[in-house]
Amino acid sequence: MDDECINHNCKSGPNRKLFVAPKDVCSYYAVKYGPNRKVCKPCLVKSYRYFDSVCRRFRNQECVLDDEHPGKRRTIIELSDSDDDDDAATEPSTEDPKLSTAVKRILKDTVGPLVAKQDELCDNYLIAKKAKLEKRNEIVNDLVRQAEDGISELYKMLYKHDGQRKFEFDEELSIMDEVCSQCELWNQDVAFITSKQLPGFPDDLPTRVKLIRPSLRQGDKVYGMKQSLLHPWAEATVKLAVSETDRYFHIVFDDGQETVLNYKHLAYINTSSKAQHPIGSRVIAKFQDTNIQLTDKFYAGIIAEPPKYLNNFRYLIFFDDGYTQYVYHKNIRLVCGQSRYVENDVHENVREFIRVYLKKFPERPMVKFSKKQIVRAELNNIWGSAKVKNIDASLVQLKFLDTKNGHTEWMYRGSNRLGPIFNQLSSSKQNKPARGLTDVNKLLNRPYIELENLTGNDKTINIADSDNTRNTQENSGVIKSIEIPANCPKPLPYTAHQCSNLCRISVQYDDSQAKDVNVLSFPLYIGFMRSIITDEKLKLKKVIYTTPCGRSIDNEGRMYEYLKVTGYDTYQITIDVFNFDCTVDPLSKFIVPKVFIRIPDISYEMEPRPISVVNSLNDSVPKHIKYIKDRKTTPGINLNIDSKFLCGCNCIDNCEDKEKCSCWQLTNEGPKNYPNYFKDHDDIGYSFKRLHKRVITGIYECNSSCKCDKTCLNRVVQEPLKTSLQVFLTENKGWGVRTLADIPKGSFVCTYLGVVRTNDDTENDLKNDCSNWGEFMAELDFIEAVEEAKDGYESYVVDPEEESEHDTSSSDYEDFSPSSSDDSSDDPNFEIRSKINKMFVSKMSLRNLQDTHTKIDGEHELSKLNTQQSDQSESKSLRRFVDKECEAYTLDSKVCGNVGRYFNHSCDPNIFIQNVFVDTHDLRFPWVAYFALSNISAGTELAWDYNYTVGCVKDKKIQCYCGARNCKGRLL
Ligand SMILES: C[S@@+](CC[C@H](N)C(=O)[O-])C[C@H]1O[C@@H](n2cnc3c(N)ncnc32)[C@H](O)[C@@H]1O
Repeated sequence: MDDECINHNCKSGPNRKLFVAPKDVCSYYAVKYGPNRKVCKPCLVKSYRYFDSVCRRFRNQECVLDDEHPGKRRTIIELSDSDDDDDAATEPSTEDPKLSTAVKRILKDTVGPLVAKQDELCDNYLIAKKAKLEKRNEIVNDLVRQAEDGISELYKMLYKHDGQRKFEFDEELSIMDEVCSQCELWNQDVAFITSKQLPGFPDDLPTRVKLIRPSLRQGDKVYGMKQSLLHPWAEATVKLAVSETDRYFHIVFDDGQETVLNYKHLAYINTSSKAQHPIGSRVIAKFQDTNIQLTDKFYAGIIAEPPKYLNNFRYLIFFDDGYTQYVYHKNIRLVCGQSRYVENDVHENVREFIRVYLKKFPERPMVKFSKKQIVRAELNNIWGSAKVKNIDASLVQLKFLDTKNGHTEWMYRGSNRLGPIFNQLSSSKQNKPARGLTDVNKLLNRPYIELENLTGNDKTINIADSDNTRNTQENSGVIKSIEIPANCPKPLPYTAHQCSNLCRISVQYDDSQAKDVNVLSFPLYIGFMRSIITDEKLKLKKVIYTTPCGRSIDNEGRMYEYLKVTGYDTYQITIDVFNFDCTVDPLSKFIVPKVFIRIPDISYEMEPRPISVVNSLNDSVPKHIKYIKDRKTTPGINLNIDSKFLCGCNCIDNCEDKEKCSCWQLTNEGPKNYPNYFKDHDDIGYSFKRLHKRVITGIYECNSSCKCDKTCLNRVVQEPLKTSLQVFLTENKGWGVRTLADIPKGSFVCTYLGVVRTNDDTENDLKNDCSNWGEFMAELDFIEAVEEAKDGYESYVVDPEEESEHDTSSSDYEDFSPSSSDDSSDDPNFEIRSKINKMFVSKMSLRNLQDTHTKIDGEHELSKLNTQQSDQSESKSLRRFVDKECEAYTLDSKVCGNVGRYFNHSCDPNIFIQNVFVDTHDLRFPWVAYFALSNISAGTELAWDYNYTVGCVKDKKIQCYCGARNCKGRLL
């Protein structure tokens, strides 16, 4: 081969002279470099001409990528700098380091801008190329679809005449043994023939009649779950029923161990039932190990397929431990009770799979195999090749070829451990049509997917269109990917230019029209494009936005600059409607198709976007409350929101420079006194309108007395609601709130609103009626929490020095004079703080929460919005800003409130609360705002950590049903 030209398409003929091919020429012809590689003169010249043209384009700031490169299908030209050069890294450098630094600097100054430019040009080139390919792909898919339709038409015509074949799928006939008046028929199409005449029908298999679960009585023998759902169940005897509802039983295992079990964890000892077990029945069944020996032990599972001729009259069982097997009736025992949705009873590892299976049943996608075929399959989290050894109805026996001992296993043909199923599911999630593929595989005799309908015949499907949806919990719905209308503007192809307001497409963004869509999708409606690309070098996926003028932007900083120079920010297209995390999908929308109750908007249009209420469990509705948009006060509460008493900034740069904005500085100031909590001062507070870490000392937003714009970077919780929320009835926590769209980490969700009341006032009420109080009370204990962070929870001690210092500056805000205090002349925020000190003078008692709980007669608990671990910091006390006698307050949302009152508790929360000062700097009256702790997918319930101390309220216990892995079991 080495006496041939490296260009496979070389036309020079056999007698041409060959030269040694340099590395770059090999790369041009996509050939691996070697010292004996040869190239002929015309091909050598051709490659150098190409390199010349690349250099010229590079100098002229034109894109170096084009279609001329012969290896374009396999290689990408990389513009790498010397730092990236692997060879350079391995060879010892003989260069003078000073010279090399100088050269690097010169290169950076001269070539650097050209490289940056190329970066952008190449990005645009590739994005445009990708769009073109996608378009072509669509055309091909359309053609395939048309061809498929044509072929099926032809088939219909062909068979119409000879009557050999019908294309309508007939319903499967149910085969009944006898006519039974009290039978509940499973199917309307019933053929009364004697199935027992069919070959192989087992004598002990009962008929399909209504299943009855007899009540358990004292002395009954049962099987009980001894350890967990994944362990075998053991024989036991019922001692007595411990609840009137006959759901909990005291049992004694045969080895003498006693326990109380729910009837969902008990199974009847014998198979005397006259009925077959229907699909979805909760059972325990004998499990056969791979050596085909009965273990004689019963494991928990569900019935996935009824016994029928085609499966040799066995039941298909999905076991909780993930195995699937066929089991005869005699080796199955019915569990004594089960939930309405049996997936709630199974082990969490198989819950989602079973939920989807039962929901779609009788339709189920399965891979069609023939013996000896090779298929990709997963074993212990590794995908490898497996060979089909046997097929048994809905099961396939696979031998994993990459394992040492040739691991062999029976697997359900619809398992997502099988490559074809897994691929289909992933492509349907990404909304990519997988159409055509199944048919091609069929033609090539590869494994392909068929949709089996247990009430009819099999038919080939593509499950890609069976939804572009993801399924979530049972009491919920599906996630759809919304489509951006085709007439929305698209980015222009990039040409070199300086961005200005001319780049802005004149789109009038109207919030009222967009109230049903995720804010993150706004940019896509007005000419931005969001793509996810893989950075080949970093092996990372990243998000790139293409702006309407064709520029590619891959981070928040550059996008912020772009919005500023183009003026988009003044049209409410602010930085927080962009997100650069590829796990967040701006187009996801959660939909609940079937509900008993749907209220379109619990806020009665008081919020800018509707907050619907749905109930998929029963027909109850939430108790009526007065929906409010601002917190309310009761008489006697001295909440002063007059802007005259606020300090504002004078910024004209959107409060970008945190050092210069006096509001940012207020936020920054607090943490300086708590070095143990805040190590990195630059990281405090909002970053591009998102909050990644709670600031316990509070955030001070720009306010009505500031000179900055309403869209400035320091205004977040005061902006209108931007999240799409829904109130829904949970299984056992009452009403809760879910998000209908993906929420990126750090985003503001909403505030918590209610009536501001004094704790004394609350206590008085409780004396008259203590039922359910505390459920909707949040304590405004900002000062207490900050102090707690410093002092330790129980240690309320006011430093006498601080007290006396404070005495001189308290009392009446009308006395306010910036120069009247003596200890702060070099404190830049002194003026602001003094103003706060003096403004709020009502009586505030800084008592600790523990006292509050015991005092309120043990019947309720106040939410601790700010509880933190104690810390022995030597920092200055916030107490000096308020009168030590002043009152403590709660936000009561029992009769008046907003959506924030419905958030439930979770031991593994996905939102957190933050105190924010907006309309007052009075430390007693912060706004309470919820922020996302992580990226949250559409359809997920939003829950925060109430942080109650379990057992702190006498005689009051609340079980926690948050369902988190780390759930502490009790809320209170
Ligand atoms: C602020 S309310 C939340 C909304 C409430 N679920 C409703 O139906 O209106 C707090 C109450 O919800 C219930 N709750 C919240 N989280 C819970 C959890 N993880 N487990 C059980 N109950 C919970 C408790 O009754 C608690 O007192």
